[in-house]
Amino acid sequence: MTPPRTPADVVVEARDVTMAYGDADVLRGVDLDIHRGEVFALLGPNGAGKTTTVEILEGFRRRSGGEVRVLGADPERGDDAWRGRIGLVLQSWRDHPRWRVAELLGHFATYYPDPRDPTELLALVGLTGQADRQVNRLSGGQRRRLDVALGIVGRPELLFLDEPTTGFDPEARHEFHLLVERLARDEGVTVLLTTHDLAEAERLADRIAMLVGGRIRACGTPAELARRAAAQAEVRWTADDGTPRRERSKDPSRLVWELHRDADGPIPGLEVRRPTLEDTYLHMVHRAADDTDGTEDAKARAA
Ligand SMILES: Nc1ncnc2c1ncn2[C@@H]1O[C@H](COP(=O)(O)OP(=O)(O)OP(=O)(O)O)[C@@H](O)[C@H]1O
Repeated sequence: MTPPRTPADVVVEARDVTMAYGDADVLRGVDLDIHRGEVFALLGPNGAGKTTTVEILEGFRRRSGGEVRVLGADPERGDDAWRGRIGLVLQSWRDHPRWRVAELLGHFATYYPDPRDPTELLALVGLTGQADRQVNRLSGGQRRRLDVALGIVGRPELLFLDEPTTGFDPEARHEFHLLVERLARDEGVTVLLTTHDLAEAERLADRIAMLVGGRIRACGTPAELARRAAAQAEVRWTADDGTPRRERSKDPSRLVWELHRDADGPIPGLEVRRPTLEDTYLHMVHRAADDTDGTEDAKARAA
C-alpha cells in the first residue's frame, strides 16, 4: 500500500493561479500538485499557457493572482539557494555560441555546490564525441542534449523540461527518455515536462495534466485519462453488403458476441478500439472550445 503523502512530498503546489497579459486572460485558475519523484507532463494546444505556467513556477514571471509553492517557497521570492535546487531546460540555449561544449559545462558546474562530473555528464547525454566542439557548430538535436546537460549539472531536485525533445531523432529521443526515467527512478528527481508529443507524455509521465482554455481540464495517469475520454470502446466491422460499420459500446464483448451469432461465423474486418490518450486530448480541446460557461472539470485537481 502506498504510504500517505506528507507536505514534504508536494514539490509544486499551485492554487487558483491566474495570469493576464493586458486584458487577455491566459490562466484562469490553475491548480496543480506535483509530488516528489514524479514525472509530470503538462499538455495543451499552442497558446494554452504552458510556458506561462512553467515560467511562473520557475520564478521568471509574476502571476496576476493565486498561490504558488515550489520546493517550499514562493517562486517570486526564491533566493539563490532555492534556485540552485531547480534545473531548467528552456526552449534552447542561445548564449555562449563560441564556447566549447565541455568548457561550457565545466563553467556551469562551478555555479553549484555538488555538480555532476562534466565528463560523465557528456557521456550520459551522448555528447562525448562533441566535447571539443563549439556550441554554435552543434546540430539542433546535439544542442538540445547540451541544454539537458546544463539543466542537470547541478543535481536539481526539480527539473523543468520545456519541449525537451524537439528536433531529436528517434534514437536520441529514446536515449533521452531513458535518461529522464533514470533521473526520476534512481535519483528521485521530480520532473515537470511540457510537450506536444502525446506518445512521449504517455511513455514518460506518471501523471498528465491537460491545460486548455486557461484551466486544467483533466489530470491523472495516462491510463486514467484514456479511460475518461469515452467509457465506450468502438467496434468496427464490415457488414454483409461490404459497407464498413462502427458502433460505440460499453460492453464491446457482448456486441462482438451478438455480431458473431448473427453472422454465424467470423466477422469480417472486426476491430475493437479502446480510447487512447489522443482521444482524451482531442475531446478536452474540443469540449473546451465549446465550453461557454468555463466550468472546470471537477476532477481536474491533482489527487
Ligand atoms: N509576454 C507576453 N505578452 C503578451 N502575451 C503573451 C506573452 N507571453 C505569452 N503570451 C500569450 O499568452 C498565451 C499563452 O502563451 P504560452 O507561451 O504560455 O502558451 P504555450 O501553451 O506555451 O504555447 P506553445 O505550445 O505554442 O508553446 C498566448 O496567447 C501568447 O500569445
